[in-house]
Amino acid sequence: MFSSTPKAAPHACARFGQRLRVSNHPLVQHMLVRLRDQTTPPAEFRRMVRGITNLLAVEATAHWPTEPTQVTTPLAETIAQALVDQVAIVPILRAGLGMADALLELLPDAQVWHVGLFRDEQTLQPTEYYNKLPRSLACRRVLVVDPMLATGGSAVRTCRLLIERGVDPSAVQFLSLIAAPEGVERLLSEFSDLHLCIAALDERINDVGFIVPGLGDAGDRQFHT
Ligand SMILES: O=P(O)(O)OC[C@H]1O[C@H](OP(=O)(O)OP(=O)(O)O)[C@H](O)[C@@H]1O
Ligand SMILES: O=c1cc[nH]c(=O)[nH]1
Ligand SMILES: [Mg+2]
Repeated sequence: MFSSTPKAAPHACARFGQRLRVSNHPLVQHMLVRLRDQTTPPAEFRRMVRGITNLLAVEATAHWPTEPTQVTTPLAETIAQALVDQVAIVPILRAGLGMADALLELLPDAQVWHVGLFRDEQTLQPTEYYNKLPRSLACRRVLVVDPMLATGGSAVRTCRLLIERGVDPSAVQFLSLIAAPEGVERLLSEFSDLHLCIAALDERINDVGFIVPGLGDAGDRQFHT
């Protein structure tokens, strides 16, 4: 239930074709209502983050390879399909943590590589305050997660960190809940192999760097700050 040429996509984003996937799944749309609503309390907001992330993950991983694996059920031996590749989840702190929790439920063997960034409120530039990338970044599938892709500064900085350390750019998939056209353009232009999977492509960024209509501050809304 994904569209690579979303209805709301400004013309500039349509040129990214299959590299930009915007969900049109009714359950995603339904959960976005509660996610956006300013009266939704933090506990429900976090549930919506997890629910939408689960659905995005199903779509984002649909092409991942599996291999036959022997398993013994209580009744017989059989062959089942297991994922082939080692996976890393890269949450951009803080707001990416809720999405990482959801992904870990689906991919319990994944590594988690934490990157902490905050945006300067005046300049909108990201500042790195935490980096727990392990020595070896050998995973074949790397899911970077952050609910908001606004100017794209935080996303680009994180992907640069990974690629400078040797991650294959084609291994990186970025999952976000709400994106602005500016951020999509910046991220997908800078990394020509990267795939982006989002629940909604909004209209614009306002003069203080927030996505409109958006949902406000995704970190504050998850963590009640
Ligand atoms: O695309 P950009 O313009 O870089 O904006 C998006 C970033 O802003 C938010 O984080 P924030 O800096 O508010 O930190 P937080 O997660 O700790 O709230 C969001 O979670 C992204 O990381
Ligand atoms: O709208 C926005 C933009 C950046 N970060 C957020 O949390 N919300
Ligand atoms: Mg924030």
